[in-house]
Amino acid sequence: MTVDATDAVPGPAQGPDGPDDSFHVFDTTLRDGAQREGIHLTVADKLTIARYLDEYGVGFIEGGWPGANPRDTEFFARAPKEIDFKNAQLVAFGSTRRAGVPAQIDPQVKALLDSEAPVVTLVAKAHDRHVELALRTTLDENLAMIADTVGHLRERGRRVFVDCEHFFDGYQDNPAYATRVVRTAQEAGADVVVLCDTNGGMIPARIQAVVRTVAADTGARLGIHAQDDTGCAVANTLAAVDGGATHVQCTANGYGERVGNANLFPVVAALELKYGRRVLPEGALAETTRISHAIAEVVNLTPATHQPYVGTSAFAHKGGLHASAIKVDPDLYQHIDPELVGNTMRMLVSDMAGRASVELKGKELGYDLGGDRELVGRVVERVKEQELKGYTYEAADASFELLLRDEVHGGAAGAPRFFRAESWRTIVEQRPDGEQVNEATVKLWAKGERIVVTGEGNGPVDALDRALRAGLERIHPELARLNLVDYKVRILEGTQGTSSTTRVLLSMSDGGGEWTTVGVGDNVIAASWQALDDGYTYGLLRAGVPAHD
Ligand SMILES: CC(=O)SCCNC(=O)CCNC(=O)[C@H](O)C(C)(C)COP(=O)(O)OP(=O)(O)OC[C@H]1O[C@@H](n2cnc3c(N)ncnc32)[C@H](O)[C@@H]1OP(=O)(O)O
Ligand SMILES: CC(=O)C(=O)O
Repeated sequence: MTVDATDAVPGPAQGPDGPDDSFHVFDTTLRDGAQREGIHLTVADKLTIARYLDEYGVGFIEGGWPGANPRDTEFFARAPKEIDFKNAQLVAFGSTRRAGVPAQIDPQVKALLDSEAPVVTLVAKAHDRHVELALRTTLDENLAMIADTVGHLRERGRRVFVDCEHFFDGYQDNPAYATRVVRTAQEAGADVVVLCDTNGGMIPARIQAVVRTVAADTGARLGIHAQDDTGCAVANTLAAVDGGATHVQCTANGYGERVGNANLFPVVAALELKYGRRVLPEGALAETTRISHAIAEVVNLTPATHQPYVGTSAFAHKGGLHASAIKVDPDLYQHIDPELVGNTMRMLVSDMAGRASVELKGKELGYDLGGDRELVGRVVERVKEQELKGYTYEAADASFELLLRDEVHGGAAGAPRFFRAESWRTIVEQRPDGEQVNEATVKLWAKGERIVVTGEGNGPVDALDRALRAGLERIHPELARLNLVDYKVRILEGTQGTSSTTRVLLSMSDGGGEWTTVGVGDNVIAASWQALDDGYTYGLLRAGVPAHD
């Protein structure tokens, strides 16, 4: 469903004649995004991210601050040679000249020109207090610094955007001076004057009102740069668009200084889907989830599961009532079709599930349970009973599928399996010389054969895994492809006295996909055994091995 914002004017689509300059999507992941604590990008990382952003179709990529560090300088030297930009222009970031130093001889202004970027963003002070306290110069000299630097860059053929730092705080304290800063930048030749909520303390209504007033007072083309300190950066960015801004500065996944910046993906998705404004090339919106996750991979941060539009939970439904309506029409509990942004709907099965959740989850897994109310009811009951004991199926689809499979095959005896454990045991020996030996023995039945194997490992669970795998691999060589990729343990609060329960979630991969299983027990080894048993069973099912008992 598309909801048009009251004041928004849909812009023309980006046509075959080239990029439409009437609205700018400006990305600053490589500059402001890199200011996030914990992100450290190499030049190669920056080049990779720039390729993704260009592929996605942003109009401008702010690559960093040439001259501030060797890495950013190298990025500007390499990017034009190594990337065949299809959609984006490269932007160099820097500040206005130093107080009292002519722009012609200011080394960091020279570095901006030396970067050969066709576009330059200059950060300028717009708050009188900052001019006096941080720059330690006069209000007039600050205006001269802006005019001289913009003029100098314009004379040398650069397109210039001016980021008015602390604009909204400055406007609150001294609107006349903040407005003079905008006029000065505009008159000196800046194409866009970007109003920055640098401390991120603003809220949408204030942003919209100020942008609207400044646009009317100056006639300047305005942009918005919103930090997320109130959690309103995306809303503030859209409010600025409502107020008349036609240039939005964002970062992939909202990375940025302190808590971050306006997140590129929800901003772009809102512009396209809610405002009806085409800001990306044809087909690019459907790549949103892939691009978001790919960039997260490069910066080495796990993609946030609950991120709007692109998170794996963005279209995951847990409540039974939600599922029952979704069964009729997914629109009833979704604001958009997830495919529009390259995401997918998922059903979660838990103790909050009802029949509809189980039916839809079954369908997602390839089981048609539609007609069998009794069977579906049995699955719902079993899930609820199991979750009371500590199991969790929303995170362990593979264990849920095995439970479902058992019920489909008639319950009590369960579905045919590939092996059954007669017994297992582990020994942890602490030797006098400090060495620890972890050993496990597993006794199994598979294909009518009794198998007894031992394994040694780094810990008791590793030893158990090795023994089970060694025993099964003789019969099922397909298991050689399986790897344990994640293992999580959680101690659940005891329900009786001091007793507590251990839950293990274990993820395996066969190179083509990953699955997660759950085990619950009085201790970590018992819980791990169950998760391993389900993990290998599911792996064999995926490999298409016929089950046998
Ligand atoms: C809001 C933002 O996010 S803006 C971007 C912020 N990003 C960064 O700072 C990352 C890159 N920065 C750096 O590598 C370094 O800070 C550099 C290379 C830019 C400068 O380093 P240094 O020369 O050692 O100066 P330092 O960082 O201590 O201070 C910044 C100087 O710039 C001045 N300055 C700040 N804003 C401006 C401006 N808009 N115009 C001109 N000068 C400015 C400050 O007054 C200060 O001057 P001073 O050296 O006379 O005290
Ligand atoms: C320019 C910038 O990053 C800011 O004002 O927050």
